[in-house]
Amino acid sequence: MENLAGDRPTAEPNPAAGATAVVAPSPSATVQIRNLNYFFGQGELQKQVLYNINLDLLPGQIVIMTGPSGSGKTTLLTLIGALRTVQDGSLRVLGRELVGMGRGQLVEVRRNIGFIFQAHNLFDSLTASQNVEMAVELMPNWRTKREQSVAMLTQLGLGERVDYKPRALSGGQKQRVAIARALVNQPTLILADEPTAALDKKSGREVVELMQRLAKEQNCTILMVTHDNRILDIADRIVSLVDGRLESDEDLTHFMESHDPRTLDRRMFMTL
Ligand SMILES: Nc1ncnc2c1ncn2[C@@H]1O[C@H](COP(=O)(O)OP(=O)(O)OP(=O)(O)O)[C@@H](O)[C@H]1O
Repeated sequence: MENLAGDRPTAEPNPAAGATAVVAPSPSATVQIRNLNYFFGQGELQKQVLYNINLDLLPGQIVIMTGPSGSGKTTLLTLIGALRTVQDGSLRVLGRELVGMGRGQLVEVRRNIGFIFQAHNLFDSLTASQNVEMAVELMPNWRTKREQSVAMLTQLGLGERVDYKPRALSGGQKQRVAIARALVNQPTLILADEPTAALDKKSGREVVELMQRLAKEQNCTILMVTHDNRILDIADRIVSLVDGRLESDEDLTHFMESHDPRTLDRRMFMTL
């Protein structure tokens, strides 16, 4: 593991205390965010969408990120995924500081992250196995790639469907192919944006339970953006973004206690 002993704690304004709080570095964190601000546009059209975010995601944790539409969830997810350039603050992912990185280095970081999006982005002309094989890295030959892909698809209950094309698969099955593709390289970080949005209740449940099982088996960190309150219980922690600010960061029990279930949908899950 990289030695972060040289990192200094970062000063963070703490409005509640009316003073400056110190956020200590967390050497073992998969993701460590300190004083992160993000802006879209430039000059007079510049608009700040993330304000002073501080957050650590630890190995093996499943963290759900909620918040009203437009609160900045996808922006934060894409920053962590090295899909955008970080402008201000510090963002360490898998031990590497993303601030100041060039495009090539960001691509390197991305290789170690599994992405699962709502639109599964499968190639229609390729079979389930070929879609997964495309993601397999550093394998000497196609036979090994095929074996790995089939093994992962089988783990996800698609052993009988490896040679089917996406149009012959259900929504839940397609999403499982996307999950197989994200997991096949055994990433230590998985970023998921609304992975259950297109699925019915049963398929959505199956998909997140599979993610949960594989996360625990592979000790990877999962950060999942969702408006789906049916899957909250798989989270170890729930963080809420409101107007670009981290409003709360709680374990599941505290989250359920502090949010009235009757108003939960309206406050935190506005698109339901
Ligand atoms: N490319 C862009 N250029 C300018 N503004 C943008 C861009 N992408 C997002 N925004 C703005 O940034 C803010 C945060 O958007 P973001 O998509 O991160 O929110 P979100 O919480 O993921 O919303 P949703 O739940 O609806 O997906 C919004 O006000 C949005 O309009």
